[in-house]
Amino acid sequence: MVQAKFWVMTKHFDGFPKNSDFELKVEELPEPKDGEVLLEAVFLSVDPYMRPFSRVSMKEGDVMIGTQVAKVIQSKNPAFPVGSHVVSDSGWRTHTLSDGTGLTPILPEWPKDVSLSLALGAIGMPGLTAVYGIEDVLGLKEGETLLVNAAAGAVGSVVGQIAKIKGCKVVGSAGSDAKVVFLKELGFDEVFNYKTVGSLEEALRKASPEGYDCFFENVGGSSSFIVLQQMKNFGRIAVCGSISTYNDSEPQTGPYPYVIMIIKELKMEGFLITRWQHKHPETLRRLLAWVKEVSYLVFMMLDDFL
Ligand SMILES: NC(=O)C1=CN([C@@H]2O[C@H](COP(=O)(O)OP(=O)(O)OC[C@H]3O[C@@H](n4cnc5c(N)ncnc54)[C@H](OP(=O)(O)O)[C@@H]3O)[C@@H](O)[C@H]2O)C=CC1
Ligand SMILES: CCCCC/C=C\CC(=O)/C=C/C=C/C=C/[C@@H](O)CCCC(=O)O
Repeated sequence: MVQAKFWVMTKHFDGFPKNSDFELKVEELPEPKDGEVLLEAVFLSVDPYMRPFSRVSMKEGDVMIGTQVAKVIQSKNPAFPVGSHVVSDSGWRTHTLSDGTGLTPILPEWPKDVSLSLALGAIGMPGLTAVYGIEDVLGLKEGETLLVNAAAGAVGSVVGQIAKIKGCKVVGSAGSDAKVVFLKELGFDEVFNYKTVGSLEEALRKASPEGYDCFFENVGGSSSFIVLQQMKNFGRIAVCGSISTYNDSEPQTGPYPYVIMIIKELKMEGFLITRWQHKHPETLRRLLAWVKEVSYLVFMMLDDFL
């Protein structure tokens, strides 16, 4: 018997989520039966999608949705031995009984010195989103200029690094000076703090006077309209997220983008990571290889430094 703690959403969110919308509950879980495993959460994620998805995919009283990295602590399923780790959509729970459905084992080649928390970040759902947005939606090509907002976030920070690997100029916007410093360290070419620049239009123009071939949109809202005006003709926009609108109780209205899209002949496509589920295993391997490469370079630099 193990005692599981879990957070339920007691009330649908109205505006910004409040502590009182959640309740911590406890239950006793039985021993696993044949084919089952008992999981213990190691890392939980809190992702922006939870806010809009909770409205359509959850009822009040449901366990809060979410992905976790979990350790198998008891097993009656040979596919998941005790001590191994999996990624699981168990939600916000400390312990979960599972029959193995939907569990993804951590890649066997995962290096010991890379935190398993990255399975919820750069080598997980956010990293996959970055790859599909860049390759399958934008079709980003060497030498192009890409703009990404919420650039220091889980998705944006990977977007910028992959675009650099692909030989592009990368411009990022973020909401603090510390994030600006971080993104420069990651290799972004131009970064600005959108909260302090005064004019977003001027900041975009200064960062890339010739405009933008591609825009990886994470934020939405009225700032997007200003970005569209800075796109090059035939520019492409991947609409990945709209985080600035998720807590709105009333939908925002205008400005409307159609005329500028027509004049510049822009292409805009929304997407959900789930479209490319069949490619996840291969893409996760590529992301892991990139992370290993970056860690190796950091160690080389540290070696030189010391
Ligand atoms: N389409 C898909 O399949 C997927 C889409 N997404 C989307 O990608 C976007 C980024 O996700 P992810 O990188 O995981 O997010 P993170 O939680 O890592 O980062 C979110 C960042 O967004 C910025 N932000 C800008 N405006 C707001 C606002 N009004 N309220 C709160 N935050 C704001 C903040 O950074 P700052 O300080 O710089 O403003 C914040 O830190 C989201 O819109 C998400 O929904 C994510 C995964 C899959
Ligand atoms: C239903 C309204 C959707 C509006 C668009 C919102 C956000 C875009 C976005 O952030 C999408 C993220 C998708 C994430 C998918 C995650 C799955 O791999 C795991 C789901 C976990 C769970 O259900 O427990």
